[in-house]
Amino acid sequence: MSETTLVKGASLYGDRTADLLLRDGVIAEIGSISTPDGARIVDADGLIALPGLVDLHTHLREPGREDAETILTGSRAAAVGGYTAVLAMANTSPVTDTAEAAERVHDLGRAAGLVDVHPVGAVTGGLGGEELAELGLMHRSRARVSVFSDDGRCVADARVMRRALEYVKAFGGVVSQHAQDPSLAGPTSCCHEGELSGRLGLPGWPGIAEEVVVARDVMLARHTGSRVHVAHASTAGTVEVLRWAKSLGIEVTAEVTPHHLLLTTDLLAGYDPTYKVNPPLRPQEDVDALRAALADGTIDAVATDHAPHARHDKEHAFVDAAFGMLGLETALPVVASVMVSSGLMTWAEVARVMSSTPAAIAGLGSQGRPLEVGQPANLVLVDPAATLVVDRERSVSLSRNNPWHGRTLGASVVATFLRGRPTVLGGELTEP
Ligand SMILES: NC(=O)N[C@@H](CC(=O)O)C(=O)O
Ligand SMILES: [Zn+2]
Ligand SMILES: [Zn+2]
Repeated sequence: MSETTLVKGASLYGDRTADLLLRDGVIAEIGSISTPDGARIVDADGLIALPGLVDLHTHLREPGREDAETILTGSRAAAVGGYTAVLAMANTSPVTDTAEAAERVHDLGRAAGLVDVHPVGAVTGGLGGEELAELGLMHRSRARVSVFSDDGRCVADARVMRRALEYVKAFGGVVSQHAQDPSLAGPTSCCHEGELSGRLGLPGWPGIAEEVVVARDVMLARHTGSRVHVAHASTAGTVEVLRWAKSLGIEVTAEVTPHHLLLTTDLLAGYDPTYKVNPPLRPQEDVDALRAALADGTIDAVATDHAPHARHDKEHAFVDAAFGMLGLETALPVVASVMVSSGLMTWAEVARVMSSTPAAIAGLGSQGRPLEVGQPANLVLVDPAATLVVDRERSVSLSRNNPWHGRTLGASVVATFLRGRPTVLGGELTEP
């Protein structure tokens, strides 16, 4: 059954004001529109319309850890955050390293029906770092996998990385690298290496462990003529490598997380595992470099790295707790607070880094499209004047490892539409 919605008086990209008619899954009309019979009316006075957000980096935990998140609950969190598509990382149990596993994630995403769930395929079997997974079969499957990553682990072996890049080039795929040289930052490294890690007695994770892998991978991308994507870039040195590689025309893209744009390493002083994440929170100099790089295009996208964890995996001594923090529901408010309120970016630029560019990186043809007549009606309405105090108990995620709890953030997501159908209205899910 087709439904029609008239969005009244939205400010498109924070610029000109217009009504949007959503019908048969597309934007049917833009302008000054009188209400068609039977149409739902959404008053968007004072709201900004942007294309639906696209997250290049989400952990949905299904299959294997449905106590932390499922494809359904993660989809809910995504919709509430203004997303219409997410890429679901492969580090599930079992790992998404076969066509069947990818199709299962894809189908569960379809069944949830709140956002487009695109599985990321593992680069290596079982994330083992040695044998390439079924990259071609995953791509040719119903899931059409185009993004491959061993995220959670680094593809540390240069020969394996080279072969993966050569392989995905054939079908225009991309390898998303969790850049962490294991010989410089091993599995227990959990605090930015510096004065603080020494004082706290926490194993250090130096920025150079990220930067050497990024430098190696851009050279491999140049050598193979293939595309590499840097997941969760976290240091000023990584930004320098990216700037240099892009100046040479190397096909590299990069993402930054909301938490690396705002939170700093000194939060670890209280040993609260909520702030334990990989890569670790960095000093203010790195945060400043990441913001500047996002504003000038050196970093292409914001990705959440939404990493839900059950209480019993997080509530441990800092060194033993799981790495990761929630992100989907708060990403846009964080970006608005850090980048827009400060004047570093416009809303149109937010649409670029949170929607159109991530969609292009992942090769999603029907997402991240401009708000124009005939385009798929994937969009989000944002209240730029709202302030919200984050309450982790109000989250629709199954997990509670929310680093923003108690913080005041600017802007809130009021409505999300997936192919014309509202998934969120008045800030709440339309379905329980
Ligand atoms: N970011 C994290 O700290 N954790 C991620 C893995 C990852 O993104 O490396 C997870 O799967 O929990
Ligand atoms: Zn990672
Ligand atoms: Zn991740």
